Amino acid sequence: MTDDAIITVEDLSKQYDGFMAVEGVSFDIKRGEIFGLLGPNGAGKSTIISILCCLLEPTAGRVTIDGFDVEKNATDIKKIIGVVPQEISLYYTLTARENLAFYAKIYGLSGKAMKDRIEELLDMVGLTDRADDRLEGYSGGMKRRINIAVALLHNPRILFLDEPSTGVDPQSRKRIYDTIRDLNRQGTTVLLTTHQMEDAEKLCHRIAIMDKGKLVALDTLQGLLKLVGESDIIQVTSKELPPEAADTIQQIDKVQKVAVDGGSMTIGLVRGRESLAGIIDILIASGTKVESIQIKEPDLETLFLHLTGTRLRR
Ligand SMILES: Nc1ncnc2c1ncn2[C@@H]1O[C@H](COP(=O)(O)OP(=O)(O)OP(=O)(O)O)[C@@H](O)[C@H]1O
Repeated sequence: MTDDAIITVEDLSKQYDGFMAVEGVSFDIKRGEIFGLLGPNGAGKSTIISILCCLLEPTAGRVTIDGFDVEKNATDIKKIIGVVPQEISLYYTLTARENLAFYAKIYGLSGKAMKDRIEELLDMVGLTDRADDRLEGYSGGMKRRINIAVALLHNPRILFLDEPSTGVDPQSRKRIYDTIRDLNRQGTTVLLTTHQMEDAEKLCHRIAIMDKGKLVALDTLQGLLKLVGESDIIQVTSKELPPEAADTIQQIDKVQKVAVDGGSMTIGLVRGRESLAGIIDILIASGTKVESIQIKEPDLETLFLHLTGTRLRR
């Protein structure tokens, strides 16, 4: 554990009916950090968040949050964390203000303190002008913003967000990003899970990459991108991609990985431009009617392919 760690996860595993959903995962989250757990569906991100929120018991390992053990001190932990789950847990027939008041009372707020806190949070998530509308007329992104406000009612010093931008319109996404950054500037430590690279790239100070229950890399965005080195990605789209084309491309010297997903072929390779002509020749020879072909600069998607051999968006 480092001195400035607020969350420590040591050799954490979680097994469901014999299936290892999380296996030997260790990391620290620093006080005041925005930390991202990035990985495809099923990587084990929600399982880790559920353990950190004391909703699920680990099979093995140890987790502490601000010095409290998740298995022994759940009551203390719940006072200092706020949780924004993937599923929206709000009453759609009530207005935003009524929803917030409902949850505020559960947290023991009342009177002026409650009213002031609700107004402050509505302002923070940018929904003051819609606060007296019922949630049934809200977009998915607006509901998510109210869910964030609910998680913040008791002023937690740590905020967990499970997939904060999934199913969210671009305007709400920007607002959610702004809210997370504002909270962080005020000292809140943030842990978010995501399979959206944009979330990780725009928000996170450090990113842990997960795949199939294991941690495969952990660093700053810059540090992670260095791991890719000279690797590029060539993306080919076509209505039909003959398997033999992928097999032949895989034989090219500098090609590291080839993944075909529907009408899209992703090729991970070293110094992509040098092999581009050869790849086009193979595609033409196999009768592929190429709709587009693109070389992408290294990003988290490239890194993910580089580390795991599979695409992030499955
Ligand atoms: N209650 C459960 N019983 C059995 N298996 C489970 C249970 N919950 C999750 N799993 C399995 O554990 C693995 C990890 O799931 P988890 O939800 O933690 O992944 P994730 O990375 O958060 O993905 P998603 O974004 O889809 O939630 C998956 O294979 C999932 O099917």
